[in-house]
Amino acid sequence: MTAVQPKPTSVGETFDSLSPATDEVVGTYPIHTAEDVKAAVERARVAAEWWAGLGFAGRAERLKGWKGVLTRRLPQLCQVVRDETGKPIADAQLESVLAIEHIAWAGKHARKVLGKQKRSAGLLMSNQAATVEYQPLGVVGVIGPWNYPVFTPLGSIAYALAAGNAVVFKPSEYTPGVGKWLVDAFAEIVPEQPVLQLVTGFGETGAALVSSGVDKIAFTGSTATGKRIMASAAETLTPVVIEAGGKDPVLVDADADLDAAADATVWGAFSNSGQTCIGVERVYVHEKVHDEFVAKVVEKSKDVRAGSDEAAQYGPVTMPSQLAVIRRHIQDALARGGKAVLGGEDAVGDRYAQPTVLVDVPEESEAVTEETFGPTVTIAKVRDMDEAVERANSTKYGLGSTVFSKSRGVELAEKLRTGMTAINAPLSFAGIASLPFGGVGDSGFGRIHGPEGLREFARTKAIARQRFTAPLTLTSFSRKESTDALVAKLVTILHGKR
Ligand SMILES: NC(=O)c1ccc[n+]([C@@H]2O[C@H](COP(=O)([O-])OP(=O)(O)OC[C@H]3O[C@@H](n4cnc5c(N)ncnc54)[C@H](O)[C@@H]3O)[C@@H](O)[C@H]2O)c1
Repeated sequence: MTAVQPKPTSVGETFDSLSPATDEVVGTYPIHTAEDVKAAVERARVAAEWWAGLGFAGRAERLKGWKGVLTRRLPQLCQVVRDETGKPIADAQLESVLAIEHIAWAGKHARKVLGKQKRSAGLLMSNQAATVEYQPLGVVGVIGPWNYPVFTPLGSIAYALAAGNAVVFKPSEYTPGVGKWLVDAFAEIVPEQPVLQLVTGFGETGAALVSSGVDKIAFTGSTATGKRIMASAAETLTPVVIEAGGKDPVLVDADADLDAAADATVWGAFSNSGQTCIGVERVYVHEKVHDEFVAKVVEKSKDVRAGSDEAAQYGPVTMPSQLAVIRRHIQDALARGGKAVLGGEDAVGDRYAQPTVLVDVPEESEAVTEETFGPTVTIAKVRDMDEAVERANSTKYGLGSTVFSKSRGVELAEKLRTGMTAINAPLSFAGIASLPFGGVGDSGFGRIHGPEGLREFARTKAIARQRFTAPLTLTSFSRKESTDALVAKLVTILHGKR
């Protein structure tokens, strides 16, 4: 048996980042204390003013420069991602390319979304000019996970920066090197001020960032940590965006393109070793096509394999403790009467987990109710698509979902209690920069990406400017009785019709 990568532990003032494929030390990083974090936030306050002063055009120009560095050095970035997560270079490239798209979108659209907007003042207040603007919050703390160490944090960082904020970024303890790479690349383009800073360490460093007095926390990670962060942020009334776990379903209708649905299921469930917040964990299939669909999934999964060689489709399980969770979910499903049509308990090794496809798994099994975050998928037969929707919705999570149907795609998508739904293609919403990303229930709240993502990192400011003295002055003790009578008449004309 090969050694399992241990969770890095606090040794002195630094910790090692290890390759999950080889246990090799790939970098050593400081464990930043609460004082270090506070100092970073103080520096960020000064930087935030300078950055906000650049305006939309100045910031867009710098974000363009940053995006250019990332693009030109893509192979280098992908190698750092591979070193720390073990994922194939092609997967590292996919997440990086999508992240570059977000930087581009956020920089390009910030002015249009956040710039001053006129609002109608209404008839009664027609002497007023009403405007809304979206001002920077100041300093945003971003806490990230390890599974997509480029795409996930940049989904918050790019939008927070484009909105005019400085950012203090705490990457996962499993991927500090990726965090450092991104921050260093930014500093090349913005050398004047520490607009984007890095703090590294474990949960304690993240907790220190939450209580450091930042103006907002954007957290992506597990639901359990999200709850702890929200409780701590309540002390200072610091607003939070929580992007947490999921248990995403795929619905397969009787008229679906079964090959496409099976392909999406296999890729959505197994790529990145199932360590994807919007990965496919459950499938509900119309009874008319269930058996054919299962056969196609098993057939398409046969050549999918975990490993660290060039031919492997996905890499190791990055966080060793997750192997026990994956094994437990499979064991629980089998003990309750479920069947493994591919893989099973033995598919989970001490570093890699091979694909597992489970059928006939009772809905109360952990493999159906809890996030597995591994390369396993449950497939259930349903009478009709109403049952599929009902079962898909009966979970505490609600992040993403996918529907395969030729005739009812939109109708089914609208009924699913998730933040995002893809129709006839897997997870496509995540690749569209203009679409908001986020969940409901235990998957969190708030939205990153798109216009909603920009507004998430801005303070909405309403301004009403009197243009001329109104013939009917309402907001004064000296107003006349005749004014009140006239207003009553006016409101009856406007709103009193039966
Ligand atoms: N919704 C999304 O967009 C999305 C995207 C990617 C991953 N995820 C979820 O992330 C999870 C996997 O990531 P993970 O294992 O890194 O999650 P995690 O919750 O263990 O850690 C996430 C981050 O929080 C920090 N942290 C831990 N304790 C903290 C505390 N008390 N206060 C502040 N920060 C603290 C960690 O150091 C890390 O940087 C999965 O549940 C996955 O579904 C969600």
